[in-house]
Amino acid sequence: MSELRFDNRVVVVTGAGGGLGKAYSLFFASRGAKVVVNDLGAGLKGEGVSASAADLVVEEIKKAGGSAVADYNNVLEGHKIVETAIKAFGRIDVIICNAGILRDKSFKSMTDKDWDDVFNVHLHGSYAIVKAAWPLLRKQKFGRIIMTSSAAGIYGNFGQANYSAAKQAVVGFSNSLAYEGAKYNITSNAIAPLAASRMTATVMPQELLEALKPEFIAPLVAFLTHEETKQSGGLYEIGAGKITAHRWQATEGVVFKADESFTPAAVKAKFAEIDNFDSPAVYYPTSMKDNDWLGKLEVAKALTTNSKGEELRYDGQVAVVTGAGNGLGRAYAKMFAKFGAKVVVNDLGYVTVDGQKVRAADVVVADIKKAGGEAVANYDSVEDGEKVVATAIDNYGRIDILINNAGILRDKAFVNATPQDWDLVYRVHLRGTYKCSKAAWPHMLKQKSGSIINTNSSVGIFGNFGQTNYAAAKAGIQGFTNTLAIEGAKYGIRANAIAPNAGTAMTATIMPAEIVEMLKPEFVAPLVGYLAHSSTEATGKLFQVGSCWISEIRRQRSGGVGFPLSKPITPEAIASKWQKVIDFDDGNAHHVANTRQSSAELLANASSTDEAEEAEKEEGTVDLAAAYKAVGQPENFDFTKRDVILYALGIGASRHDLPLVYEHSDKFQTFPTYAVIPAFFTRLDITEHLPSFNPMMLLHGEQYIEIKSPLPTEGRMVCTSQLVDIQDKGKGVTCTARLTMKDTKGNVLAISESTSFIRGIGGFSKKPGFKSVKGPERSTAALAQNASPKRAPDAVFSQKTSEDQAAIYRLSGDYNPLHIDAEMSKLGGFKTPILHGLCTFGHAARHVVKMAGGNDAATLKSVKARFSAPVIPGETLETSIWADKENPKKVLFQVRVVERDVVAISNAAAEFSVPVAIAKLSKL
Ligand SMILES: CCCCCCC[C@@H](O)CC(=O)SCCNC(=O)CCNC(=O)[C@H](O)C(C)(C)COP(=O)(O)OP(=O)(O)OC[C@H]1O[C@@H](n2cnc3c(N)ncnc32)[C@H](O)[C@@H]1OP(=O)(O)O
Repeated sequence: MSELRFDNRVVVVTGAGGGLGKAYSLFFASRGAKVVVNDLGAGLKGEGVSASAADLVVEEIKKAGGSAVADYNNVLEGHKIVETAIKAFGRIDVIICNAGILRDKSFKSMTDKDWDDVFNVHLHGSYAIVKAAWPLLRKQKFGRIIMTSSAAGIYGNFGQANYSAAKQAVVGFSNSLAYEGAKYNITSNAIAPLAASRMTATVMPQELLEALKPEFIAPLVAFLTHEETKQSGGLYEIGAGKITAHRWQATEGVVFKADESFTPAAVKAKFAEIDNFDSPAVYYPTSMKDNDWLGKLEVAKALTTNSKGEELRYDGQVAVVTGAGNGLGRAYAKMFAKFGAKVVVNDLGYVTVDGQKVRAADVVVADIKKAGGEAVANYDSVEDGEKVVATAIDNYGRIDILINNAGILRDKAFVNATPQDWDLVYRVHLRGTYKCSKAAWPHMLKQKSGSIINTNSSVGIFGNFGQTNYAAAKAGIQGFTNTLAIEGAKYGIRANAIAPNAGTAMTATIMPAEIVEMLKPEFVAPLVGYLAHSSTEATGKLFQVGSCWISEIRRQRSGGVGFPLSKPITPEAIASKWQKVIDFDDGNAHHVANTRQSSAELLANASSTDEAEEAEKEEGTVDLAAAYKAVGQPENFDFTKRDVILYALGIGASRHDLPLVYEHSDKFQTFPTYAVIPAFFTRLDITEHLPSFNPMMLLHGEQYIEIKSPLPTEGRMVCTSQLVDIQDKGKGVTCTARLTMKDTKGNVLAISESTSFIRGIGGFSKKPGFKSVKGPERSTAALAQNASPKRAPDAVFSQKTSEDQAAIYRLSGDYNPLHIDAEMSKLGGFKTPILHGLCTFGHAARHVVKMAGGNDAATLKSVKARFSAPVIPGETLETSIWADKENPKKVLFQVRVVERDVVAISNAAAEFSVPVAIAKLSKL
């Protein structure tokens, strides 16, 4: 394929002073584009203005022979950025809305300013620039737009209610721009990148950042914005070289009879069906038209009644319904009152009754009271959420249910829509939902219960022509809901969203009366009632509801394509695999539950190879001679008393073991197995010498340490590392690295040999061209078999580990996510995170010293162990020892997991500098 070029194209990248924006700018320039590098020069929190960031990027582009100009405008003044492009280059073709800031805070502590700042940059800034450029793009009949979403928006994320909402809002905006632009060869797509940037650096562990270079994202952006690419209205998640696509997945749902028996209880009775994504009838709607609303009505008509179930009541509960003067809101308010709730009927509008202009809310309150219910009116704008909620608190002392329903429409083709149309729709729908939820939140937190139901729309899900404002606001409400569900979980607060389709004044004029009757708001209300009820568990969900039909809808992600990170990813490579990226039928598409799962799956690609590389490996690229020859440069490992104490706590020492955990103890010492730690701070890269593998498939197989001189309690060790053994075990590979630790004068303090057992990459020795080479001499004690004798042990010692053992141990230096992150451990084939092998090793060594070394660790000379089964934090480790018949200074030992009766350490031995004296101990 010929190179995808951008010659004569003018590309505007916002927030391009660093991270992703910079990577995009450099990439576009390298492909011939003229680039407007926009950056305010602001810090991560939006403070400070310095021109240098954009200038530096422009300089770099120019040095490389490219063409670029800097722009320092705030994205809210998008028209000025467009002006810069026109002034410098005479046109604008591609807009990458990338600028972003974070204001992470728990929802409880979030301020309106945190909310507004984030929206101003992410959503309103994106709007401002696209709005200014739109007439030009239409006129030239060409345009390519990229919106930057985020996994936080797709799944919700703790502490990011503002950010998740904004990041979904831009997807709704993009989806609608795709509709609007179709006729003019303007495409719009959204990407959710997982990349290391100033923003992510604050929330991501360092070791993962390497796989997340912004350079891995730029080629997708280039592909999507190339003139040959027609793809539009998509959402793509990308990170660590993996590119995946999103689509919607909906359940077949349940159709209800449109009569009095359609109640919240009837919904409850059928909820398992509504929620059933395992049914073959699950389908994949791509636009509003894919739902056969009239067909559902036909089914509904044929039904006789609904299964009733036990009535769901709301006695003693207080429900606030916004926009409840008419339509859906009124139906909800009446339903809640009918089933016992006290209702705050919010509406700022008026209706005419008997020729009199009266408050719509008053009419509904009067109706409720007439029917024997309890209600009070509130006339405030939802933007004054505090006042709306105060009405509930002042009158009834609490708020249990909040239905954010108020809304308005300002539909217009994007080219004709005014900034006021944009602003008003955003403020009523999204900011109003935020304000009311924010006001209700502290009360719900205090009560430790609450249900919030927000109103999305098919337009928010799929986008629509003439509704960019509405689509953005509605999609934003979804991102917001997702985060509320996450933040509320601990406090019994649930948050769900619905996309209702109900009869309106408009449909009444064009549909037969019978159908209008069935599209009544009263037939949306039962779902709201069910979701609001305190017995309901559902949270974080989204439903399509209308025509007496309820279906759940969620996103599904394609298996996607993983590009190897060992060489640059190109837009051409992406183009050649695009059909695979958007292939949802290859058996790999699946629902992703949360940001952790999302990033874990993307990161699993960090070690992927492509077919060409695999082919190279076929020729037997494991070069043992080269591997054994590579000796690392000496590296300094500095440690403090605090490190030594933290390690001791990690291997199960307690406050009673003062010599190990108290720096002022007379006998304060470093436990000798600490010699395993420096290896985690050296740079020996075993992956260089092995076929590619998933890091979660690497397990610690064996460990040997030899202490030449007691380790100091602080100071510096000079470490040299070397690979000493690589073996092909068929189903896996063992790889042993030796670390020699010296003091600064050159005296050897200790030697450590760690064997990794890497599952799934065996077989290299059978490949043609493979040369068997013997590794450097290994420590003989390490190679001894040390099988436990058949006889009963001479002493046994057991200790229950803490469920937090791995969480503590890792702080000594092995930050492998396998031991703490459930999603990552699943990638390694484990149900839950497992304990570090060396944590078990340290426990065992302590037990052995107690039982055989007179509790004097200074006499321990060497320890060798094989990890034969994983241990789960919280399990009991039982260490058994046997005196060795041939060597009075040696004991054999093993470690058994008591709860599961499996041997976790086998073939193990410890040697002391003095003859062992076996003590009978049973607990620590
Ligand atoms: C300083 C850097 C250090 C390295 C980084 C470490 C990072 C850490 O964060 C990672 C961890 O701590 S992981 C946790 C600790 N380890 C474990 O839980 C592994 C437990 N062991 C097992 O599951 C199996 O033994 C298992 C899966 C390992 C093997 O089981 P099987 O597949 O059933 O193998 P089997 O059929 O019994 O044997 C095949 C060949 O392999 C040899 N072998 C078996 N277990 C071994 C082990 N633990 N270590 C080394 N070699 C081992 C066998 O001898 C056999 O070889 P051969 O075919 O030549 O006879």
